[in-house]
Amino acid sequence: MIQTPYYLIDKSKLLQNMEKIATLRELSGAKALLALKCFATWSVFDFMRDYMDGTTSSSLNEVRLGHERFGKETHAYSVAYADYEIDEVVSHADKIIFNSIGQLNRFEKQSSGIIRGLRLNPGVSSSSFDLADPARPFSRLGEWDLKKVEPVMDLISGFMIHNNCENGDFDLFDRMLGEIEQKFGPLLKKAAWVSLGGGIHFTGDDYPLEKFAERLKRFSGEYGVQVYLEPGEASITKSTTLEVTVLDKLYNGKDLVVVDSSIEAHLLDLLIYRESAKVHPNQGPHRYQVCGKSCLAGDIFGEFNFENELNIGDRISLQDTAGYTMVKKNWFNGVKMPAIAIRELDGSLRTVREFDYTDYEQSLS
Ligand SMILES: Cc1ncc(COP(=O)(O)O)c(C=O)c1O
Ligand SMILES: NCCCCNCC[C@H](N)C(=O)O
Repeated sequence: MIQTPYYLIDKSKLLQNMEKIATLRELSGAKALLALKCFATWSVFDFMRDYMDGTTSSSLNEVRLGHERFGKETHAYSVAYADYEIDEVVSHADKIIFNSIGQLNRFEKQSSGIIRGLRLNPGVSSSSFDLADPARPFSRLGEWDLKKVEPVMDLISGFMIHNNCENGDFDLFDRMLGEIEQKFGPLLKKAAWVSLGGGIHFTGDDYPLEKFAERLKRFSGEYGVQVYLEPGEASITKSTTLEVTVLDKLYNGKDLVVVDSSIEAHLLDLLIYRESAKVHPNQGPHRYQVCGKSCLAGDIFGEFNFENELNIGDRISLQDTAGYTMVKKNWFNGVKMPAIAIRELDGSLRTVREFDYTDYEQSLS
């Protein structure tokens, strides 16, 4: 048995997402780039590579990882590049997408050897969190004024528009794309490619994949553009668990268990968005609040129902822990960093990374 805590990536579950992505690419002609900000666990890149066209990034480190570990097409994007990093970014990328006209102009010379694009902000999004809403008031994410973009069209050949967020509603996607066409149609007509970003949950169970593919194909035909998507969450959803062990039991008006992990350190995204972790099937007569072992009073994964009483040494699988989790893990409280394991298609388990004291020590100085 692998020592907990560890993240467990199940390739057979990952495969379900990969097959949907491959189908979508085939039906729509769109290309799919893995958004590394969401998931950058490169041990499964060899597996994902056959189903996706490459990666997109949000920093120098990510573009380098995409280039070196994934290969294929490598898009560079960042909210802002620094002077000292631009040459290296360009050396790793096929395309560079600038967030602003200011950055495009600033790095015009350094980026002249690769394909260039600009992020557009349509002012509409599907985000229910203002923290993750690219269209929030006074947003810094992309250019919105057609009149300012027109004069730099000779420097770029395409656009990136990321305005979806956890959007599993095709009709909403369709409506917002219509608004984008209304607003930016004249610019889209001049583009060779358009990336519609991530945030579209098209690998979800009931998502109308064929309608989505038809809409992308129609968009591509109308404007004569190669469409890209940048799925992060959709690529890895439901593929991974965080495996933990019960270390202690307490009672304080509720039955509590403390596990050998921490939501703050190992599932930080949930804490940021004030969401509960998930267990499956979450049924049974025994209800526990599952707590982390850091000193943070609110280090709580959630309250769940179990078939049997929980005892010290029992294991719990926290569900759906790939996206925005492994990339955000941290050394808060010095809590043991979860190892990373993979369940292969034949069911065998392989540990691909373990972390020890040296990793903790070396993360600071
Ligand atoms: C530009 C861009 N592309 C893609 C993504 C990936 O989004 P998701 O993981 O929701 O698919 C994000 C999320 O931040 C993004 O900002
Ligand atoms: N589950 C809580 C909301 C998570 C939102 N994720 C945001 C990431 C996203 N790609 C973005 O910031 O646009």
